Amino acid sequence: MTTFQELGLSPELLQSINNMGFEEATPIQRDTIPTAFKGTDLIGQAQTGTGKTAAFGIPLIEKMDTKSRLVQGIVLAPTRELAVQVAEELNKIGQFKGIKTLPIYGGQSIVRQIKALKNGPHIIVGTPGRVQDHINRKTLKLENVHTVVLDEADEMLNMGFVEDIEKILENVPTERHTMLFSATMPKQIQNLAAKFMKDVLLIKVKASEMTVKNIEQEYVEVKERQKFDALCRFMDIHSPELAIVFGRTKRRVDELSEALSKRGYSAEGIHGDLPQAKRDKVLRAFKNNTIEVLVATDVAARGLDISGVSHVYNFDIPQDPESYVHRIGRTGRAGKTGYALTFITPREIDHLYTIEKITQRKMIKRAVPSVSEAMEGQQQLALEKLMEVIQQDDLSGYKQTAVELLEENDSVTLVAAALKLLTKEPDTTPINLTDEPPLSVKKRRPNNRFSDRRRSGGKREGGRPDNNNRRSGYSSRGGERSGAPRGERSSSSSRDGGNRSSSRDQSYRSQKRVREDNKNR
Ligand SMILES: Nc1ncnc2c1ncn2[C@@H]1O[C@H](COP(=O)(O)OP(=O)(O)OP(=O)(O)O)[C@@H](O)[C@H]1O
Ligand SMILES: [Mg+2]
Repeated sequence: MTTFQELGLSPELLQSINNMGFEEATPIQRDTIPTAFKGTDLIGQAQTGTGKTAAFGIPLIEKMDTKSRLVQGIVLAPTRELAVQVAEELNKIGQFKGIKTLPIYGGQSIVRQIKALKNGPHIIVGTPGRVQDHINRKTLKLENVHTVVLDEADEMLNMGFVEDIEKILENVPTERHTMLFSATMPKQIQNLAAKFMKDVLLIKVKASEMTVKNIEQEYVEVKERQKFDALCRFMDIHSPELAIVFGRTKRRVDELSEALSKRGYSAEGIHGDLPQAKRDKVLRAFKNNTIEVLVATDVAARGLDISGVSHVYNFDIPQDPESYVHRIGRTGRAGKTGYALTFITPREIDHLYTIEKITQRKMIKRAVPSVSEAMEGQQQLALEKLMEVIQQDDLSGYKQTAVELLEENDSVTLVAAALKLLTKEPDTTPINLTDEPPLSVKKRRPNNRFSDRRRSGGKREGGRPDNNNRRSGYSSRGGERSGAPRGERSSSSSRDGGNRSSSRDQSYRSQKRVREDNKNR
C-alpha cells in the first residue's frame, strides 16, 4: 500500500485528495506519479477505472505556478464529455492549491469559452478540434505550456486526430513534459510516441487480463431479429441499477432508445450527431439516475466515469477488442463489481474469439431467457421492493385497510395482487429495428490502422510530413530504454504481447470502423 504522503504530495493536494475520499494510491498512481515529478515523458497503461486521471492530474497540478495567469498545462481528450469530466476532476484535485482548469470543446459557445479563457485558467482540457480553433483565433496561447497530457491517446490516433495534435503541439515549447494515458496501447501508439515524445518510459500496470477481474463477462448468440427481445428479457432479469447499451451506429442508437422507451424502460440515446445541449442533458439525466438506460455509440465508450453503472450491454459487438475493453470498462470501476453482456449473431463468433484472445479472458455463454424467466426476474424485483418497504417504512397508516381487506380476501390472493401491481410484466409491444449487417472481416491493409484511417477519413486526409524533429525513444519500465530511431524499433512491439500478432487479429483490428465524424466528438 502506498499513501499519497509517501508520494510526496504538497499539503494542499493532500487535502483535496483526502476530500475526494482517496485513501491510498492505485498502482498506476503509485508507479507514474514519482516518474512524472521528475519530468520524464511517459506512457501510462492500466485497466479501466483504476485512476489514470489522478495519475496524470496530480503531477500536472503540482507543477503549476499559482502566481502565473498563463496557461501552463494542456490535456487533450477524444470526446467532449470526457474533456468536461477530466476538467472537473482536475478542479477537485487543484482546489486547495487554487489551480483553475477550463474545459474547451466543440458544440459549446466559442464566445463563452473566449471569455473564460481570459480569466486565466492554469490548465486547459480540450478536444483537439476546438483547441486548434482557439489557437487559430489567437484566443489560446500555449507558449508557456510545460506539460502536455494525451488522455485516451490511442483513441485520438484511431480517430485521425494525430494531425490536429501535431499542429497543437507546434505551439507548445519543445522542452515540455508529455504524458500519454490509456487502458489500451496498440502498437501504433509507438508512432505517436516517436512523434511527440522524448526518451519515453512505458509504465504498464501488470495484469493477467486486459479487463478488470471484477467485471463478470458473458455473451449470447442470437439472430439479428431476435436481439431486441433478448435484450429486454436480460434486462428484466438483471434489473440493472444503471445500464449502458452500446450500438454500432447512430441510427441504431436512435432506434434502440426509442424502442426501449416504447417497451417501458427509462432510456435515452447519445451519439455524435445530437446537438451538444441534448448530449449534456442526456448524460446529466443518466448521472442523476433520472434515466436508467443510456444507449450509446462508442462516443461514450472512453473514459466516462459514472458511478452506479452496474451493467453494460454490447447490443452490437464492438468493432475491435480495444473498443470492447473500454466499453465494458464503464462498469466495475474503482474496485466495484460490474457485469457485461455481448450479443453476437451467428456469423460473428470469430470476433468474439479474437476479443477473448486479446483480453485473455473467456466469456461465459448464456442462452436467451424465456418470457417466464424474464417474468420471474421482474417478480423477484417486486418482491425485493416489497421487503424493503416492510423493513424500512412505517406502515401504520395502511394497517387498518389491510385488516379490512383480509376479512374479505385470503392472504395469498392479496399478496399476489400486490406483487402483480409492483411487477413490470414483460412488454411485447412490437418493435422493428433496422437490421445491422454482421461485423465482417476485411482484408488488412499494409502497415497499420492509422494509415488506413488517413486514407479514408475526410478530415484525416491531405497528409502532412510524417516526421518532426523531436528526439524519440521508447522503453519499457523494465529498463531497456531503446532510444533507437524510428523505423528501427519494430522489435519493441513484442512488448505488446506476442499474442496479438495473428493475421486474423490484425485484419480484425485494422477494419475501418464505422465511427463518428471527428467534428462531433
Ligand atoms: N486513489 C484512489 N482511491 C479511490 N478512488 C480513486 C482513486 N483514484 C481514482 N479514484 C476514482 O476511481 C474512479 C476511476 O478513475 P478514472 O476515471 O481516473 O479511471 P481511468 O483509469 O482513467 O479509467 P478509464 O480507462 O476508463 O479512463 C474515479 O471515480 C476516481 O475518482
Ligand atoms: Mg480515464
